[in-house]
Amino acid sequence: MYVHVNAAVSVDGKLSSRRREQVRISGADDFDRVDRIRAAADAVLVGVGTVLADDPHLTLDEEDRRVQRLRDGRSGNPTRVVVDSRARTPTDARVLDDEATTYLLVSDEADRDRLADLRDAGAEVIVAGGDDGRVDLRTALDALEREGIERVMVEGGGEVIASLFDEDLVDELTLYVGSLVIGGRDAPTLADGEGFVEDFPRLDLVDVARVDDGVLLSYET
Ligand SMILES: NC(=O)C1=CN([C@@H]2O[C@H](COP(=O)(O)OP(=O)(O)OC[C@H]3O[C@@H](n4cnc5c(N)ncnc54)[C@H](O)[C@@H]3O)[C@@H](O)[C@H]2O)C=CC1
Ligand SMILES: Nc1nc(O)c(N)c(N[C@@H]2O[C@H](COP(=O)(O)O)[C@@H](O)[C@H]2O)n1
Repeated sequence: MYVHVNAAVSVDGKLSSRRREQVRISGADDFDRVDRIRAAADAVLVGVGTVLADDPHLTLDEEDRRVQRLRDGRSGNPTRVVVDSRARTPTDARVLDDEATTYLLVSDEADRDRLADLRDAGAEVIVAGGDDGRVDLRTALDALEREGIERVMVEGGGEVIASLFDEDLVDELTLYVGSLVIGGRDAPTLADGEGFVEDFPRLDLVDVARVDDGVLLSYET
């Protein structure tokens, strides 16, 4: 499984404000780049924190890219994946519309009735529980691979990205740094979670480019 993390942060490394509402950090050219990465992926993955905060759609913006995928014998949109230990995704979330297949990765702690409601709303459920009541991401990605998903784009948020680095599951990171300061000790950052105190994940910087009025940093691990 190839895991490509893409995110947009402010110059102080924030994914959004302390209100956890979506902030437009990048511009049109960067959103087009994000759409291209989505089009190349088999699946687009986010944490439930992102679903609850942003209600993202995670489908392709450009019709041409959808058409090209269909010509290539793929689904029009990439599969959507939500890491959601306790099945908190709302049944009317936009990721559950019928424009793409959507997997919910849940832990053993997810309520069975709630899972039945989410299946009725269109979700495919994969149980991949870790000891800590959260989703065991390695197990979950292996399960997705068995469903034919080989390339995943991760769009956030900070808790899920931190866990992926912690588990050494990230192959590539593209980070758009917008020219704004968001600030706030409680605002989400690129990698939240417990934080590292030793064995910091190290990255290889492979490219730096100016995009819109910000900078795109490309790393491999
Ligand atoms: N600027 C950007 O590029 C993006 C910004 N965001 C922002 O990020 C914020 C949401 O991020 P977070 O609150 O960090 O939520 P998140 O989207 O990372 O989801 C975290 C949740 O996932 C679940 N989870 C289950 N297993 C887990 C595991 N093994 N590791 C980590 N989480 C696990 C838990 O319920 C946890 O609370 C929002 O404010 C959103 O606007 C989100 C995506 C992109
Ligand atoms: N790449 C990027 N740049 C920004 O400036 C952003 N605010 C975000 N946010 C994330 O983009 C996703 C939106 O998805 P849909 O357009 O609804 O499909 C969502 O995950 C936001 O958190 N990303």
